[in-house]
Amino acid sequence: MKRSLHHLFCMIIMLKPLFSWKVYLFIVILGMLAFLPNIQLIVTEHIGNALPYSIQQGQYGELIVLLVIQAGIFALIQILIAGNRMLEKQLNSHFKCYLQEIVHKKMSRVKISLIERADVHNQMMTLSNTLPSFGFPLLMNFFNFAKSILSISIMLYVMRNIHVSVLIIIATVSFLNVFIVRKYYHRQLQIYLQASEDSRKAEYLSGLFTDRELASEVRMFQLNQFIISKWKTLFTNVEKLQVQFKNKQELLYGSLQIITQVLQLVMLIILVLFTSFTVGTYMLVTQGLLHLQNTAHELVESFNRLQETSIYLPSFFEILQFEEESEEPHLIQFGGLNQGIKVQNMSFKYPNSERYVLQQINLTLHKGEKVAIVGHNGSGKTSLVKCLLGLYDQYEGEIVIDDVSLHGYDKNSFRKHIAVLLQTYGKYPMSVQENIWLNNEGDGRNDPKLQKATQLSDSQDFINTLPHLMETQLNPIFDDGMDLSGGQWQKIGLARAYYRNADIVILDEPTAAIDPLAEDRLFQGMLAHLTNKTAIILTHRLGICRWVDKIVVMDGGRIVEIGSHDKLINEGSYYKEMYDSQLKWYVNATVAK
Ligand SMILES: Nc1ncnc2c1ncn2[C@@H]1O[C@H](COP(=O)(O)OP(=O)(O)OP(=O)(O)O)[C@@H](O)[C@H]1O
Repeated sequence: MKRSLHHLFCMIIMLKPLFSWKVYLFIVILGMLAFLPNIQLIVTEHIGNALPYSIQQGQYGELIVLLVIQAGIFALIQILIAGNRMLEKQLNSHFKCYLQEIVHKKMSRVKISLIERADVHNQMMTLSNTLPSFGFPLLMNFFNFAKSILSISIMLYVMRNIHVSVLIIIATVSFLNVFIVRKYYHRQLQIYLQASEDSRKAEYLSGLFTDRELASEVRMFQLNQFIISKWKTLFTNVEKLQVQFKNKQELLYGSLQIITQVLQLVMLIILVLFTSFTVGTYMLVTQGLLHLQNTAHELVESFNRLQETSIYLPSFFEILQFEEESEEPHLIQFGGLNQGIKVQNMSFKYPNSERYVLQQINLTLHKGEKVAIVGHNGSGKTSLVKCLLGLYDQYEGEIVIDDVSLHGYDKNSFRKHIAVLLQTYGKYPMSVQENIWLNNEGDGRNDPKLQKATQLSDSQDFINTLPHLMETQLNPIFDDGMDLSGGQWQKIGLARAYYRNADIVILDEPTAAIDPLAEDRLFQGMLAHLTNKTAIILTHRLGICRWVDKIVVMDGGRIVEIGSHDKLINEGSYYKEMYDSQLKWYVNATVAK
């Protein structure tokens, strides 16, 4: 309870910058709405008392005035309710946007190892469903709770002459409500967490039918029934849990309703037997009871919602505590590579695994050198590069950049000097030019940097055939968008890396999807771009290895050979074996002709 309150208050403090005059106006209106129904009750009592007198005497002046006041208060209440609903809508979207932005900012900075954890994904899914209730709804429930207490207190004062046992009954009903609903919300959270992994899998499978990239495979492998049956099992598991829970909940709520009705009946009997009645008192009691019931319901409702929020809120604060990539002021700002990169006795395993995927790596890369890293699938090439990029930093040993450990650098300043094409690069639903310059927005189609990047990446020819050239929107699921071929996308990825014009360039399989003629042009462009730059190229296409200064051969997470193309070929190395096995297809094909 103490922890829940702590989280609720932390959240309110976090939302404080959004407390504009609209929020204060909302609170003032709520305060008025706590008072006005009670004034209405008093007026009702007066109407009840004035009624017999007016009828007897035939004088309706006072009665009419009271009725007009009553109608005026009613109209005012309706206007205030409508005003608050309008304010609520505006504030709601404002607060939602604010919190969502906080989460987006956080998630874009957390360590990449966290993004790969299943429990983090489950937490994120829970958060995306519950986040909208953390903003203005939280404040609203808080204020509504306070308003209901204020309203009930005033009402109890107005009805102070009514028998004390009535108050005891009201307290009992409220307590029962709070107790049962509290239990129900805890169980709901448990079920939600229990089912979130299966929900996520079911959601992923549902998405396969509309996934543009996989739609063809789903059809060609006739996966429809296979996916549907897998989805159905998961969906049924989740639904079964939900239905069982809902049934229990209905039973509980039904019983609560019956108990409440019985207690209300007892309350009325007490009123009839133990209080002296005038028409005014009777009207006051019946209207008051109705109002009390509604307000008590509002009180429990806002309390429950606060309870619910406080159950999910820790998850929000836990996410905000996720470890980020270090951005501390004492870290060194990287100003560019002066000497080179040294990897010393480095071993690494992914945070979700016990297996070392890199073992005892020792490697020196001098400034201006071009290195190709080769090796069979799963030998650790990409993992090594990800560590060099600082995406994973829980490795053993050291990565030293210009005599300073990579841990000592501010990661963002370091990455500003690196241009990278990863195996899984983004295909953003934006224009061609935006896909190339991304956040370093250029100055349009005639930007010389853009021209150079597209020329070196061999993209110019196909871009010139696009309907709106550089402004063509990519991704056909959006209006006016179109798609590129795999190779064309890869050229855009390369142009993106070239546009950045950084002094360190890392390319992971830059020509995997490129046709042989284009590959030749790409190599020429790559070599022109990489002059005076330090470069690491990961590749299975060994042709480029002839042009680099150094080839690093990896196997089973270890470096097994280092040397130039000529040296490794002459030594009859593992590299020679790989090179010959590729060459044989071309040589044999020539012989067969
Ligand atoms: N996120 C991850 N979590 C756990 N293990 C991983 C992860 N990514 C890769 N691995 C494992 O690390 C090993 C090395 O993978 P890596 O991607 O570095 O190989 P690679 O040499 O680049 O392969 P390829 O040539 O196929 O791209 C593989 O056995 C793979 O299963």
